[in-house]
Amino acid sequence: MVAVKAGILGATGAVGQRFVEALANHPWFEITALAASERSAGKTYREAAGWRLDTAMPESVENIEVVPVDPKTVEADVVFSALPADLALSVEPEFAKAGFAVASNASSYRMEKDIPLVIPEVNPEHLGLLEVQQDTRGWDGYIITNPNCSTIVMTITLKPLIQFGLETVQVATMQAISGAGFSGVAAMAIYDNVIPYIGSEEKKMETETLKLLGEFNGSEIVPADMKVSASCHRVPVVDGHTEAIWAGMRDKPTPEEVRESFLKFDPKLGELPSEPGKALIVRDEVDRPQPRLDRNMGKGMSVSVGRIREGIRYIAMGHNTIRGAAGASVLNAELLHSMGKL
Ligand SMILES: NC(=O)C1=CN([C@@H]2O[C@H](COP(=O)(O)OP(=O)(O)OC[C@H]3O[C@@H](n4cnc5c(N)ncnc54)[C@H](OP(=O)(O)O)[C@@H]3O)[C@@H](O)[C@H]2O)C=CC1
Ligand SMILES: N[C@@H](CC(=O)OP(=O)(O)O)C(=O)O
Repeated sequence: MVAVKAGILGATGAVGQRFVEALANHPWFEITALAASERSAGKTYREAAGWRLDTAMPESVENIEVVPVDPKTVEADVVFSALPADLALSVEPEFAKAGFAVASNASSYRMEKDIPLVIPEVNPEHLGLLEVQQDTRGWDGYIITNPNCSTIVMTITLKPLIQFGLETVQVATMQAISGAGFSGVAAMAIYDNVIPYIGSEEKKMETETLKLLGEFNGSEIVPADMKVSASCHRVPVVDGHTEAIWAGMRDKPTPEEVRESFLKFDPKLGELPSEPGKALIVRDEVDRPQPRLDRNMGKGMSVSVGRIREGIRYIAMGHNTIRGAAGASVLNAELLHSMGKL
């Protein structure tokens, strides 16, 4: 099989490095371009990245020269975007216009009417929007987005609850500092502390979830008819977002029925390379899931759930820069490839 040429925009950042890690030995994709700011362009990736993951930098990327974020300098079929949202707003359409498939992590286009916001295990049928997008915008390429990291972790757990008539969701997050990027939260601010505010995060959880669980009617997404209410908090954990979730359902399932639905959840995607063996892992110990112990389950792609109680109340936890960011985009691109759209 001929490898799909993959570029990474924002390749030196917290999410960009996760993309490099996910794509360096990928069976379908080959990294052909690493792009970042003018500060990094012209340097080798080794010099520019200041590698901060606890796996070794893949040898194959060490000497690649970092290029500016520009469709003329990036050689690829698909670009994975880990750019700051304000920059993604102007840059991603330029790439789509120039014929690239853009798999974006940035929030800029997630809620646009004609841009799919996809979690393969939740709403693969929303990819039908790509045709609407290309017709409307006249682009040769397209943009596909993945949700906010906290939204992904929560929504994967909500999907199996839809069968019980999901009506209301309340969530309180405990979010890792890597979610704010390498230059995000000062050590003096987060050490020995909890910060009960993450800009725009609550609104993203409250709106993106409705789009994800909505129905594609052939031309647009009709948002799910339910209410989501979020309170978001930064905690001194490096990786892994933990969420306390209250789910109100019409059929009032018992905790055991909810546990069974989590255990049986099988999205049947058809063996995509980044798909974890289990999208949801049920922990029955009284004190799990925990970020330090559970974030790398399924190579960081599984979401762990536990403490399922009357209410229904439970805890969900997932790796924010893998399942919640780079891994999510790569899984979207794998799904597109498996459907012949990439
Ligand atoms: N799905 C999700 O929930 C998540 C999404 N994200 C999103 O991913 C994106 C990246 O986040 P993160 O990796 O944490 O951010 P970082 O700050 O760690 O990295 C930013 C990257 O963008 C590049 N960049 C910054 N400014 C420019 C510029 N003017 N021109 C070109 N490149 C530039 C940087 O390059 P350089 O090193 O050269 O400065 C770097 O590669 C954001 O939009 C963020 O919101 C993040 C976490 C989770
Ligand atoms: N806000 C998230 C990470 C992030 O960048 O989200 P988004 O992609 O929605 O901007 C966090 O801090 O953990």
